[in-house]
Amino acid sequence: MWSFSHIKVLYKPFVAEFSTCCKLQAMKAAGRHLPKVYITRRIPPDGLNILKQSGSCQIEQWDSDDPVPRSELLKKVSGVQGLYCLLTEKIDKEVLDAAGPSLKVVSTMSVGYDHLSLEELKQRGIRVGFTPDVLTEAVAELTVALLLATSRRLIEAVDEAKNGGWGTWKPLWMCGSGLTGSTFGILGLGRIGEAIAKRLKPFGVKKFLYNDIAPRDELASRISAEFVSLEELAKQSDFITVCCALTPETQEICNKHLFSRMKKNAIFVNTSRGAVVNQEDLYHALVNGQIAGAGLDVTVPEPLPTDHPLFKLKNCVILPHIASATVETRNAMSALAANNLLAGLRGDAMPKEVPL
Ligand SMILES: O=CC(=O)O
Repeated sequence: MWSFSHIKVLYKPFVAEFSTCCKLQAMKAAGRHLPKVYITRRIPPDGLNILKQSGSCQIEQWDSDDPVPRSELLKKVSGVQGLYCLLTEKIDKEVLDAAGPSLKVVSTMSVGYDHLSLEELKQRGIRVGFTPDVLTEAVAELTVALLLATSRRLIEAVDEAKNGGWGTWKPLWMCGSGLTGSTFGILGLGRIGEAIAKRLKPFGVKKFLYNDIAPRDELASRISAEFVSLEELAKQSDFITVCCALTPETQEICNKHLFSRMKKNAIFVNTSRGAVVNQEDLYHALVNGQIAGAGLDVTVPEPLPTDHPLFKLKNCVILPHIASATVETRNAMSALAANNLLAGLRGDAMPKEVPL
């Protein structure tokens, strides 16, 4: 016998679908009153197609691989309801004032949202979408690649091979350090840290340590990682990878204090945000042999000027912020950002929303 609650459960998806359809139809019926959306860059096709095919917004786009000039952004955001942006755009009071009260949703095609003034967004009741999870595997993969490139001195070795430095086979030449039997430290344990640890376990890492604001027992138990203080992380780890978000608390958390406590053979890798590192302190630690090497996918500023002292060091491998750069991942990020934006415009729950 069907009860009312059975029927409610059975019809729930149809009711939700129907209500979304009605909202879309209402938007379409409004014709030229469709909400305006500004996209700050050329984006992967999946995201753009979702927005176009929704038929529920008017799109204007900065159709270039280079960032939109600030003055153009300030002009174009005026009167929009939705802003689809990247990590290169600082969305602060100035931009939000320029947008005006129409702005309802900001959707960033990035997992990091340190470029958004959350306090300003919250005060104005603007909802914020971001793109976690879909890039976890790509970032973990690149982190491992950068770690190995740094620890096994791959860039230096390729240069030597190309440039005549490759003489005979020498027992003491181009030696790095191996992962087998090592202690591996994760600064900021989350989805990405876990994915890195899972990839590194088969390399024979003996022990995983982590430091975070507080222990994350459930996550840590999945990779058998032990919570330690930052001091202990520095002292015990042969490798340290930074996976924390950039916040006022983590700004320059990797500084001379930390580097001076690290092992001389330690390798330091950062694929989170450049500003978690004091680069001058890192430079001195690398030059003075306080640590053995550093692999950076992120720097301050970006791009790092080609004459920056860090580029002169053989024991520093610098990548141009490409951790999530696989075709599939960038498409997935663009699609998630598009779906966040559309959901926000409809007033529905976003697939991935930053809690404000
Ligand atoms: O750095 C990349 C991102 O935040 O997605």
